[in-house]
Amino acid sequence: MADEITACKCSGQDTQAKPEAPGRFHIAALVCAAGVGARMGLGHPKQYMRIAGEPMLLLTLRALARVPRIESIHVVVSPDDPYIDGIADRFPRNVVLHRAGGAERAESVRNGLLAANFDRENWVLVHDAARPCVKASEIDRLLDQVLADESVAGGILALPMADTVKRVDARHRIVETVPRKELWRAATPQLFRAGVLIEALDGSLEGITDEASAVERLGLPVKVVAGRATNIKVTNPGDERVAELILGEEHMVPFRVGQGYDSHRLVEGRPLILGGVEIPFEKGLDGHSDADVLLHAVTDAVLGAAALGDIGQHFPPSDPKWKGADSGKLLAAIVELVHSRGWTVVNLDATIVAERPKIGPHMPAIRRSVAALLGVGEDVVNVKAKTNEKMDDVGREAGMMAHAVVLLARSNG
Ligand SMILES: Nc1ccn([C@@H]2O[C@H](COP(=O)(O)OP(=O)(O)OP(=O)(O)O)[C@@H](O)[C@H]2O)c(=O)n1
Ligand SMILES: C[C@](O)(CO)[C@H](O)COP(=O)(O)O
Repeated sequence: MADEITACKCSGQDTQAKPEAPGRFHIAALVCAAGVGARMGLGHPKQYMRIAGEPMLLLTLRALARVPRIESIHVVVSPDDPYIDGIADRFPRNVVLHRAGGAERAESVRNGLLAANFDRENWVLVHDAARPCVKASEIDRLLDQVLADESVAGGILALPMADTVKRVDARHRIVETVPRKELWRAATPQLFRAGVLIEALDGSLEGITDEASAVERLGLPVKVVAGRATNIKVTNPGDERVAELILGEEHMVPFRVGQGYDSHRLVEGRPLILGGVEIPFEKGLDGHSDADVLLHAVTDAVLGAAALGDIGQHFPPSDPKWKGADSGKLLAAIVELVHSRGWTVVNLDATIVAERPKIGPHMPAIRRSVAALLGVGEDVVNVKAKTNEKMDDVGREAGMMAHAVVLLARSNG
């Protein structure tokens, strides 16, 4: 049933094989990510929608990966999920994928538990993919309080009811005010031994909206541990903005800076291209591509800001495909890549170091060209030119250099 991809050295099978050492618990997470997201109304499952530029499921997996005690993270997606392969290479440590989802959340959890084949004694933290804002500190609190309490079969993160609660009829008329003193809102993760969960979910799943309700049906005691109000379930349109605000405030840095540098030799018989503009001169820059030293520095600055390596990794000089390549096309491809990672260019400041020719007269055309390639206005693109005061090889006109600094900001798209 389960088609497994392991993005780690340690798989679910490692987890089940270990006997429980005295004083130590084996803990796994099971993330249910097989819903269709009907209430979000995107036309695709909400777990893949971007929150602060990242697919929600990745954020949820990263949140769980911040808890060192979680030995493996099992993700349950629907058997015909066409989106998961697009993000599987970015999974954090110890993630095992199961294409085993069912029609209801409880069915997905049941199928995931069976597919993961946990040892029945292992503890499993079942978590919604739709709760990307969960904090390591609240998961730690849940683990500490439940594992220390032998009188309970498990426990869940929950919030004491803060609002007055009304029971209403079909016409939205209040029937009664429900005393809220004993009411809590259930969240996830929900922590139980695998064996308890499998037994609790064996049978009718009617009315089972979380793991605790299934365990309660067995008559076993379940503890609530106070979680944070920020652990919201992204359910309806607009919830993603709330999640962005929570994540933004807590750990999303909204800006990234990158720097780039490049140099090329000047040779006869080649055109001189700077910033995508051909400049009349008796020599040109030598290189595998069109050797546009400015665009190469800018491309490296964009890649650097997004922590995506350098130009050589994306367009290897050893690859004949890039011989004579238009560096403008390479930069445009990199700008598209960082957009897809949720970043947008804020501004560029660059310097060309060249003894000759005079770049000044060509600067308006260079700025226009570079701004168009970056997809920004000319007002945020600054390019300067300096001589090297006749010093070193650049001063003797053996080559040119360029330096660039780029600022990226998270996009809302
Ligand atoms: N058959 C299902 C239904 C839900 N879930 C998961 O359970 C979590 C909580 O469910 P919910 O927020 O209701 O998600 P959806 O079912 O996708 O949303 P909707 O009810 O609006 O369709 C989500 O991470 C969802 O992907 C699941 O794994 N399998
Ligand atoms: C498990 C849960 O998140 C606890 O609040 C909730 O019950 C899931 O309900 P849904 O109807 O599947 O969104």
